[in-house]
Amino acid sequence: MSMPTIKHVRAFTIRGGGADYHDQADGHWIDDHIATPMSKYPEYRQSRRSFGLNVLGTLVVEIEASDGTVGFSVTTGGDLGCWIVEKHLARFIEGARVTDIEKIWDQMYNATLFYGRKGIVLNTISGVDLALWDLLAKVRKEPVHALLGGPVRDELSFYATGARPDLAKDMGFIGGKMPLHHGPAEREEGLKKNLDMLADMRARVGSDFWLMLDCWMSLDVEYATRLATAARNEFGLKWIEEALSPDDYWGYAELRRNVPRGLLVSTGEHEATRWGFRLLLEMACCDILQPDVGWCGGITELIKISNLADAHGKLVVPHGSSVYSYHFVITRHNSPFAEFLMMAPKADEVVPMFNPQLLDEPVPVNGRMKASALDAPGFGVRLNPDCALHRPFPR
Ligand SMILES: C[C@H](O)[C@H](O)[C@@H](O)[C@@H](O)C(=O)O
Ligand SMILES: [Mg+2]
Repeated sequence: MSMPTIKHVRAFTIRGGGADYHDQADGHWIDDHIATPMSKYPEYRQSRRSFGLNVLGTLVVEIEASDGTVGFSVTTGGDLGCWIVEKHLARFIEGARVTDIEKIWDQMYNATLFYGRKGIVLNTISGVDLALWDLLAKVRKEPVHALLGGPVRDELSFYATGARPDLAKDMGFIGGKMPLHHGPAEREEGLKKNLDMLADMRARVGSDFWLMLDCWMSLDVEYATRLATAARNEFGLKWIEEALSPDDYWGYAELRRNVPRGLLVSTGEHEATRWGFRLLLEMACCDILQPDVGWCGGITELIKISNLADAHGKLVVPHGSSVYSYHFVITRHNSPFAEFLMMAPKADEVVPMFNPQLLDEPVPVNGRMKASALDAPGFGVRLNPDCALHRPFPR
């Protein structure tokens, strides 16, 4: 069977939620006084949108093959991502075979090294890569997980990220990860509020349910050490997540040496490529790596990251990213569970993560998802035709 070639790649933006899931209306838990590296500025403390967390918007990459098959993906990237696809990366994609995934990745990465390496360029490369895997799987009429070696378990289990771990427990999730609300600039009073939140939630969920804190790059080593020690010793915290800047590998290594035995340190959602994760591994920065498959380099790079982590005996629990991570997690022994981001404004019901952009997006039921829910070709989702696509750089 001669493999189809790629005729067109097109890049679009969509505004409002979806893959840019921080782009929500007022009153959503995900934008309610969450600690960030900008919290030192009182004017940027209440809302992450106030300092621009939602500036990018969703990037939609659509790739059409010579046999008419179309693969697509959504990730965080907006107009910037569209520019990179249409003005730069398209030359490596159009005309290639649908099986040329490794070669296309290598050309995209090396051709953008002079201005890429991480951030928006790797988000964009990830978006192209996810669309290529969607396309190839659709051409072969298989789910992506079948191209990755197939499921190693019958179902996925999930922890929930959101403001209400107590409700997540009732919904059958294996744990609840809460956002941290107060950073070092709010001093002892803020630290007490952080711990009071944990105390209240521990009282609600009992002693066995996993509780985690997501610090979203907001802390320093001294504050993170104090928070982690009290949270672990008094409230049985399971892991402290992304406490420091992604660039502070030295700080993570020190934090991991400082925290009580038994408390896990996690990070990685804003890290990219096998080289970034090699640094986290070889500098002993964390126990759990959390690459976002829409930001770290796509499936092609996540395979390399995961294999490296496996050799180091470390877990890879990808950050959010809906079906794009589920198809990977179910095929990997060192990815024993997945994250589900509670995108309902009060974190009180299960709604699709990339709502409203994807149709047929599977969601956990009682905190679980059967492998069979992922058996449609590709990543098994469709773009919602009600979401207006805008192509800022048409060719
Ligand atoms: C809840 C966190 O503040 C972020 O909004 C979340 O996207 C990410 O850090 C996560 O781990 O889900
Ligand atoms: Mg996180």
